[in-house]
Amino acid sequence: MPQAHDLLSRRPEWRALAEHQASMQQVHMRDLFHQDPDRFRRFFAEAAGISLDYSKNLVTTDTMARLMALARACQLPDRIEAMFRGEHINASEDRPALHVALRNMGSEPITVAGEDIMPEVRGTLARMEEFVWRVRSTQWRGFTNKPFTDVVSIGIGGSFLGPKLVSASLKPYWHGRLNCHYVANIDGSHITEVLRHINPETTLFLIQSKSFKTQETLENTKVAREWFLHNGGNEELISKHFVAVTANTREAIDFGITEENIFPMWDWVGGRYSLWSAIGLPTALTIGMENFRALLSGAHAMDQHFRTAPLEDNLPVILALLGIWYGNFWQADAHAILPYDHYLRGLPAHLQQLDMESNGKCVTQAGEPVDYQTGPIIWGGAGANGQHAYHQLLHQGTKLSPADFIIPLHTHNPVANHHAILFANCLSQTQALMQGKTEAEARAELEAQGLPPEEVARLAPHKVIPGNKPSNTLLFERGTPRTVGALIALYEHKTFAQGVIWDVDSFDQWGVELGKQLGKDILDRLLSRDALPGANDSSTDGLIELFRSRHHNGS
Ligand SMILES: O=P(O)(O)OC[C@H]1O[C@H](O)[C@H](O)[C@@H](O)[C@@H]1O
Repeated sequence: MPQAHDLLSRRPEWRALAEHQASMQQVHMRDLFHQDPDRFRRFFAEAAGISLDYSKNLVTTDTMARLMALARACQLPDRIEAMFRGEHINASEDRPALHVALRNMGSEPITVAGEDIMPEVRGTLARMEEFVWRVRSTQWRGFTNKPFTDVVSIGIGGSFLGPKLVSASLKPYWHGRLNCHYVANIDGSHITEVLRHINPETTLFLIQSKSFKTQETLENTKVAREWFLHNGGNEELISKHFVAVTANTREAIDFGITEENIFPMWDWVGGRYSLWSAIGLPTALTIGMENFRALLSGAHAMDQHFRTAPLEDNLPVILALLGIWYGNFWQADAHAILPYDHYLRGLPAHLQQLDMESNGKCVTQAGEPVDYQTGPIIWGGAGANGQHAYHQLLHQGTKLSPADFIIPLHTHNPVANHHAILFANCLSQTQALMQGKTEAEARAELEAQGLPPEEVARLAPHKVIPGNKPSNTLLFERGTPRTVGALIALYEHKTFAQGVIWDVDSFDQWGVELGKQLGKDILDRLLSRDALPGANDSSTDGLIELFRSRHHNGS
């Protein structure tokens, strides 16, 4: 067990940051910009086609230096290397976390338990390539010999959010004939709505589950299979229409999936980091393998940057440290992801799983309770829509939520002046958050409208905007497979770097398990005709009985 002084919060670098924060409390970003005309250039970094302006943060060069010192004290560079080398950085599950291997374009081997995994990674990509080609070129057809028109991915969590985000982000690259649908929830409405619009003769189902044990996915797959069998299909035809991606081949075969239709997954890839594996098949089918490989190459470029760039220029490290600065020293509980890009509107949902499942932890790697905050609440949505909804809280609320504004310089769809207007909205938000409106300015505005002094005095407090609210602006040329790959990898590495500093295991998710365990007993009780014993608490029992009274008494 580590000694208490090993805890992050006892480190001198931590205390140095706490002292520095006290000295920054009266500083306003407006003044920082006035004092330093070079501030934009000073707090700007670029890598793998992504540019980051972090000048609108509550930082000085001294702040950044202190944050970098903390990262070094936590041996961040060594931990980054450890990840790339395949060390068991997922300590509680005693595994490596090697999503970087899935997009490794280099020729060097990456070993797990003494074996180079790269031949299998490349072999799987080659298999995907062939499968994607066969479906897109109509060599592989449905049971009435018609080409496929719809791909339905059934999966949840990491086997859903990542591929769904990438498919939606790259819609301009979709194949003209193939539509892509995602079914995740164990809410009959989800699969019903999808099945309503598709034809069994021309639909390909992809069953996506690393474990092949996930209740939602298995139950939805049963429904899809029954629907197929009742609408012209039969058992022999299942192999034409059902393909699986899993690390649990045995279970998939037992479930009725033909062995040749199973693509592998590996226990060294976490679900929320798996979109780069065969779990990306729905994406690859819709955007084509060339574009899927470009996605991987964008992520690889970000990997190389994360591994080799000095901490001071390292995009994931800078984002990670800024998050620590606000979460641990400014009491920010939340972080907003605000893509000003219709195609990237699913990014907040994906990053919620990525970040909150990775760093929503309360003990260190060694099992000691932390006495500092760990992962933030991730939230957000597409801009400019959010400006007409929740941005009010960012501007004048009492909560601090730093925000990432993400926007392409070029749109795929030039319509009138839309993109310039969108861009202007994005910039005006970060500017407003930074500079706010002083009381003097609010008063002057009201006076200029000719209001009497008592009205000016009454309204001015409502019109004051404190400003000094931090934001990052992330830019890229256009939403291409490469930039989308780099952007997602950027956030993966940010999450990992924060986990290293907080000394938590960013690759396990034990908290998710408890609900699953309890759910089984509750389901037995809901379905039972007889009231089963098993009282835990009056709330759960009362609600179970309420459900049973509606379902078993004919009401
Ligand atoms: O891919 P599967 O094994 O079906 O898992 C799907 C998801 O379920 C779990 O509950 C985990 O919390 C997720 O990390 C995972 O991505």
